Amino acid sequence: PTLKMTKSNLIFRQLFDKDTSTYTYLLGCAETKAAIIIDPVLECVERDLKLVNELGLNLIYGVNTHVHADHVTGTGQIKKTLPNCKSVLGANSGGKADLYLKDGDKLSFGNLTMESRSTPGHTDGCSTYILHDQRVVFTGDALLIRGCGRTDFQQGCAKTLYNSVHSKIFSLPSDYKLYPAHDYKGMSVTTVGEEKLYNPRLTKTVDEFVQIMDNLNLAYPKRIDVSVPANLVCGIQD
Ligand SMILES: N[C@@H](CCC(=O)N[C@@H](CSS)C(=O)NCC(=O)O)C(=O)O
Ligand SMILES: [Fe+2]
Repeated sequence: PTLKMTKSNLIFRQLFDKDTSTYTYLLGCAETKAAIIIDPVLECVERDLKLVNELGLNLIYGVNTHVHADHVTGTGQIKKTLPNCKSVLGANSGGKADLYLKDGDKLSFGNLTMESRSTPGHTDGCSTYILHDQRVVFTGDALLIRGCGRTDFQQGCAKTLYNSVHSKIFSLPSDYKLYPAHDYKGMSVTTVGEEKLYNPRLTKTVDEFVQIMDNLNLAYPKRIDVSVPANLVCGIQD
């Protein structure tokens, strides 16, 4: 039998901010060097732009999965350094951005295409981004590894989140890799198949899920009062 090797044209870097346990993803087209960054953190912008430079990438979009409550986005700061880089946000987020994506919209960079799916529930504007050819998905806080985003502030709604994850993420092929916006347990990646089997919240019925989410009793994120207003204006307040 012959083994068919396919060369991936995706440049992929998962970056981590220890202070807020946030993952940032740098994605680039190997052929054209066009690149995007998903969920950059303000305090890590220098690190991230150094990497962009070292890899010879041309950063054209700074994308957020949602209006974050726990850290200030780096997109506004990135735009100051790279004026050709446009900020991107979900259409229902209520935040300021250069470009808004609604359910089903596609964003292209170089020879790569990313689909945006609206996955509300953690916030109204939460988006999940999918590169079908590469079989990778960026779930933001809608789906975390063996967990999910909380639903007790911003426009949180457990039932909505449950429906979003089941209809827009669990409907994808089971081998698709899922990359969340945070991890608090030292995990870095999961798959659709794994979460459908082992997610302790989302494998339950919708009523059980709502019960679980109503009783998480989590402390509010330490930086919520600074982060939400800042992120509504791309991280930079005039
Ligand atoms: N302790 C952290 C905040 C932790 C937190 O609330 N995380 C959010 C995602 S950031 S909006 C969440 O949805 N967590 C779900 C969970 O089950 O942990 C801080 O102070 O920043
Ligand atoms: Fe969040």
